[in-house]
Parts: sequence; C-alpha cells; structure tokens
Amino acid sequence: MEEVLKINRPFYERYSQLDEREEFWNLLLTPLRQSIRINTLKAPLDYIKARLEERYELEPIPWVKEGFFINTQEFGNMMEYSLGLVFPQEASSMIPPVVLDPKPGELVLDMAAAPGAKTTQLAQLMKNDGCIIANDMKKWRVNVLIANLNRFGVLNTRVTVKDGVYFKRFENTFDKVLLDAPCSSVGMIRKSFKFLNDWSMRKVIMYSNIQKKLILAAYKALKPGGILVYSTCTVDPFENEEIVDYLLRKTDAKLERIDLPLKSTPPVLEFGGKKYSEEVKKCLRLHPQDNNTEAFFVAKIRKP
Ligand SMILES: C[S@@+](CC[C@H](N)C(=O)[O-])C[C@H]1O[C@@H](n2cnc3c(N)ncnc32)[C@H](O)[C@@H]1O
Repeated sequence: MEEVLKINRPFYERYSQLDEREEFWNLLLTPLRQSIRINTLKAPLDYIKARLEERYELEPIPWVKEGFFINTQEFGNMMEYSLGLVFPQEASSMIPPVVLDPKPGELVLDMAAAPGAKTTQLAQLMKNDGCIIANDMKKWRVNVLIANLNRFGVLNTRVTVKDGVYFKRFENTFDKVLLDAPCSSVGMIRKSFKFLNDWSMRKVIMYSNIQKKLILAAYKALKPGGILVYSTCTVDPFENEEIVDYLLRKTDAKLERIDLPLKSTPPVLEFGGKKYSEEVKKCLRLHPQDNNTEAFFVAKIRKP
C-alpha cells in the first residue's frame, strides 16, 4: 500500500474506496503466475500437453479446458511456442471467449482484437470454421495480430484496421461480438508498474467515453438473438458497470449470468456519486485476489 501511495496517490485514494481488503493491494502488486493456452488448431490437446509435461509442471486452469498455469517464463527457447502450439496468455484473459462461446460456422466480430490472444482462442473454439472479422484501430498492433494468426494456424479470419465505431453500419449482422475494450489496464499492474505510473482519472474518463461509443456500435452490429461479450482488464466502475448500465438504458439489451468455476467480487452498484441498475449484478468482476489472476470484468449481453 505504501508503495502505491508513493507512486500514485490519486490511484490509491480512488481504489481504496472500491476494495479495502489488504489482499487486494498485496495481489495487485504481486507478479502474475505464468499461464498458457494450448492451441488445438495445430495438434491434439493431449499430445501437446504430454510433450510439455516432459519438461514443465502444468496446473489446469479450472475455467478453460485448454488453459494451464506453467512453471516457466522462458518462451524464447521453447519449441512448442515457436511452432505456435502454445500461446502465453493470462488466465483471466481466457474468460471472454469462453463466455462468448462461438460455434463453427458462425460470423463473429472481434472489435478490438490486437495482438490476437482472444482471436486465436475464438478460432480454436470455432475449429477454424465460419468467419471472424478481427479489427483493431492501431496499425502497428495489427501487424502483431496478423503474425499471431499466421503462427497459430488461424484460417477463418479477415483482418480490418478501423475505429470500432465503423461497424455500427453493419446493423444486425454478426452472430457474436467480442468487445475486449481499450481500458486503463489496472489489471496489468501485475505485469508492469508502468500501468500504475501512467494511471490518471483523466484517462479513466477518456476510456469510459470511448467504451460507450464502442459498445453501442458493437450492439448495433449484433444479430437479434446474438451474444455480445464486453470485457476489460481494469477495476474502475466508470469503465465497467457504467458502460453496461449505459447500454441497458440506451437499448433493449439484456444481461445474462455468467456461470464459471471461479471466485468473484460483487459488481458495483454505486460509486463516485453514480448509481447503476441492479441488473449489473449479473456481470463478472474479478479482483486479483479472487483467483490470483489479473483483475478482469466481463459482461454477457443478449439482443432480444
Ligand atoms: C485490451 S486490447 C485488446 C486485446 C486483444 N483483444 C487480445 O486479446 O489480444 C484493446 C485494443 O483496442 C484497440 N483500440 C483502441 N481504440 C480502438 C477503437 N476505437 N476501435 C478499435 N480498436 C481500438 C487497441 O489498439 C488495443 O489493441
């Protein structure tokens, strides 16, 4: 806590109102456990797992069949990594594709896709069948996305470089939409203190405004009966419950409960002078101490 106060006092003051538990602050600053997702687009799960177990200890991640905690950080010399058989991916970041649950043959929009951890996971769930439009606004990040799609053997994806708002013109088009939104990345502090240094209330408000535009476009592009998953790797209610509450007020969107084998923190109904619909209780809010992962927020939304 002392450390956080020294680096960024406004950060400490804001989030001590959100979670006073000491473990919140301890885990927020503790380096992450390394995890991987096995890429079944290239070889069977058991085969890759058995190869890895000859050299590493793997511990299953309870909420994703292909996910494992692994006792190495060294991927440069790992043959399975070079071959695209494993994707180093944070355990909580595997949740949004699992919740979206895309099926082979579906048309899926991944609105903010780079560098492609979740796009490759979506393609895996779709068994490389159907079509993913993988979009990102930043060209340099899209280059990494394309490299990852190639290395991981993804064959059902078309890449675009647009502001996500562009997709609102494709009204009622996609079976599923993933909006893994740009955010203030508080969850990423466990990877780098840069995110603690860089945090400011001005940025939270800036992201909140962008997220509102993106979620409206994402919802518009969704087919009736389709599912939209909204996610961030941050804890700020202005970027989480507020965005979902905004969508519920502006449209006919319905929230669905998320049922996964993990611990979570109750969603926030009131914060910073704002109140949100009781419906947001259906969202999944993960604080770092819940499952010893990055902080994450996930909402599952259906268009009637
Ligand atoms: C959380 S990251 C996405 C991570 C990615 N889904 C993954 O799993 O690898 C958010 C992304 O949103 C992109 N972005 C920022 N503003 C955007 C906008 N207006 N439209 C589309 N993408 C945007 C950023 O370039 C960044 O790559």
